[in-house]
Amino acid sequence: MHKDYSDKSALLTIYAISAVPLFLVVYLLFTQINDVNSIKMEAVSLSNPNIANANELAKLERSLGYVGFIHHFKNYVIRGDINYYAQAQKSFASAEQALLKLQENLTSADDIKSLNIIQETLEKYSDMLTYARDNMGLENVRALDQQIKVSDLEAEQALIVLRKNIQSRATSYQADADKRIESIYHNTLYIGLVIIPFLLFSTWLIVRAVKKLSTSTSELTTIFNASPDAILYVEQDGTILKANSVAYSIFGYQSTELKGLKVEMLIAPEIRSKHIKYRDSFSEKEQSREMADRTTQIFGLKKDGTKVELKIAIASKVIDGKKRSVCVVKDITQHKKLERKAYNDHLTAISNRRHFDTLLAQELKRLDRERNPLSLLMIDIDNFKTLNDHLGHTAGDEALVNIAQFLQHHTREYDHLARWGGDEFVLLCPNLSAEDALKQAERIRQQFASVNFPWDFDITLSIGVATNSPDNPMSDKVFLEAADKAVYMAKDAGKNQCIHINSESKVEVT
Ligand SMILES: Nc1nc2c(ncn2[C@@H]2O[C@H](COP(=O)(O)OP(=O)(O)OP(=O)(O)O)[C@@H](O)[C@H]2O)c(=O)[nH]1
Repeated sequence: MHKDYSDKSALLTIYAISAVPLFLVVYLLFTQINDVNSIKMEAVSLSNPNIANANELAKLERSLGYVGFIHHFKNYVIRGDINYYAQAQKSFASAEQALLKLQENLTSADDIKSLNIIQETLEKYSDMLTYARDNMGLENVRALDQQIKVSDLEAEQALIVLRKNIQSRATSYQADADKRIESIYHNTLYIGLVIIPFLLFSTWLIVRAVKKLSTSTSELTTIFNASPDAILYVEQDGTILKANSVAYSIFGYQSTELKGLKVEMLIAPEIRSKHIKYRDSFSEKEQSREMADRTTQIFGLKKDGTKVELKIAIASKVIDGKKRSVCVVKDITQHKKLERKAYNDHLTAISNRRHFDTLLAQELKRLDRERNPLSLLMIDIDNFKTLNDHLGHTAGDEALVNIAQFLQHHTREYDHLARWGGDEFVLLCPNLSAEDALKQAERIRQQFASVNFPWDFDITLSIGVATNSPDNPMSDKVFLEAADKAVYMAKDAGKNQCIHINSESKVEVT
């Protein structure tokens, strides 16, 4: 079975490629969702400096405020309980740590100034805590409380400024994050509403086009393989690109053997160069026609060296920027054999009367078209009956074959010789004037008389000649009757002579 040219793996590849944009869109959507998530995570993560700073500030305030350093410090002074001292120290350390972190992270002059004020106040408190520990029990509580008083109004203001700055930064970061998320949502919506339908539509178009292409490829492949004639798809230099199964069987090749072979290798060597010239000139422009001329038969060469008679039609076309030809090749060997049987005389192998009728009709048309004279020689063998009677019918047959060969030998390339019947032959001579036709007839008669045939009888020729002139044309019937009449006149006049009758029925004798 011949290969189906609709390549399924190529189709699958095209489908896969057309699905790529869809995968891309899905991937993009996932990326967008991921981006939104990471923005949201970042907004609450401690790795975000705004969050970290707000966190440290809250820690600082907690360490200082209620149940923080000031609270424990006051309780220690009032109650003298060492546990409060320890807790005050712990809170102080935590406040200092938060302060240190903030000093590391914050860079604006306003923030640094605030941090310095808080730090100074904290240091004063630290000194006062040491003072309280050292004087605990030495002074009364009221006096001690008076001693350890630290003005923290400035530090409180600094904390307010710090809180405001950090919060405003966190708010603007949040606003920025919200903006980014919003833009991602917009993009996603854009992808969803515009790109996805567009991609789906374009994918559908691609798939539809591919399906159409695959259907027409399938149809063409079916036609290619179902054709009763050989089909060869050929490159400009003659390389065969594709061939159907009939091509393999006509030329006797195995499938795949023709691909890559030069097409002229399928043409008989004697007409190969003519074929190459024809192909070169033919492929110059886009056209299609039958490759034939009136005289040349096209013979193909089979792989085993035998020849086949072919009829070839070629179409040339520029496909994908390259000059390509499609050759449709018919094996007409059998047809020609039958045609020859039907058109040839079985004994002499020259044309028979039926073929002559066709040739005469063709030449009369040409006479009308080209306006050249057409002459007809009707040749009758004299005394053939005697030969037949003395030597027998078989020898008579042989003599007829010899005479046919003699006549064939004495005709021009474009003349048509046929056996009219019995011992009569006709010779149709295109483009031959009355005068030349009579000369030609006389030449044949004389040469026939001088040939040494293998029989010992006085066999001669009587030839009736008629010429059909374009100025005064005769129908086929009248034309034949004129030649026939001329033969009878030659016979009546004593045989072995030529008589011509022209369109005006004038008789000329040689
Ligand atoms: N051997 C053979 N003889 C044939 C064939 N066809 C016709 N003839 C013979 O050809 C002869 C033709 O007859 P005629 O033309 O009257 O004989 P002829 O002797 O040539 O007479 P003229 O033409 O007047 O000279 C007959 O004897 C036929 O039998 C054939 O196919 N083979």
